Amino acid sequence: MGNGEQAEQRVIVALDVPDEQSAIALTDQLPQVVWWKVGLELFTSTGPKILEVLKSRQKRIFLDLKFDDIPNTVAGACRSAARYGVDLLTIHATAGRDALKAATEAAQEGATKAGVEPPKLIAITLLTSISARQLAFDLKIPLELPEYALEMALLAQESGLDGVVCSPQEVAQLRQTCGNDFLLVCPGIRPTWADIGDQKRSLTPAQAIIAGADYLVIGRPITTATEPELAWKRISEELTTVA
Ligand SMILES: O=c1ccn([C@@H]2O[C@H](COP(=O)(O)O)[C@@H](O)[C@H]2O)c(=O)[nH]1
Repeated sequence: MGNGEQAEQRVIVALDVPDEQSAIALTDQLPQVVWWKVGLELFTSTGPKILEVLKSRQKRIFLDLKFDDIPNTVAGACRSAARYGVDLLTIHATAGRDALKAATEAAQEGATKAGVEPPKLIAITLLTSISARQLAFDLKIPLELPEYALEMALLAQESGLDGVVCSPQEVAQLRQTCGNDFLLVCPGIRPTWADIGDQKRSLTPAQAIIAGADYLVIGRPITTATEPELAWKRISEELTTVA
């Protein structure tokens, strides 16, 4: 996974829509997209049915449910999610070392029992919607933001996870410290022509790839564009300049 793939195969489109019908309409509109991310909004609406739809279309799936609970509970959730045969699955690093280890083991167990490949389990370091100021003043974390993100990534790596979700602004530092075998998946991607919205720590698609991201997660710049196909094309073209 990652650097061997063509640049546009490294874009994961966030399918943040309210229902199955809207999700199918968007996937029909963008048949060239290889990776789709199913997150809290869509999964809460449709349940696992949407995963079957995507699998029947031979799509790769990032199930982004961001589990964050006690070890026994996240383990149960990861065991269940792994049975769906998804490619990527998320948990918050803040769940802690015991929960991360339990989740890793449970994901393997769930997949083995179902006879599918285990998902790559990746941890959220710090949501890309949080600024350095919010980290310090709202969350009261007494570390500089890059240091905090790195500590969360190291915790995930020590706990046996396959990688992390991080902002593209921290990806170069994480790549240098965590090495090339650790997956770095970056949301908070904004082409120069797109609205920033609620993202606080963003870079452009080309900048994120140059900095060392394996995968880029891009939602609204594509999915809410007047012409999603055109937005996809512009991003693909930008990425060919750095591939
Ligand atoms: O730190 C994080 C973790 C996950 N996300 C998710 O990525 C997409 C980004 O969508 P945009 O529309 O491109 O902002 C969205 O599904 C988030 O849940 C994130 O943004 N930051």
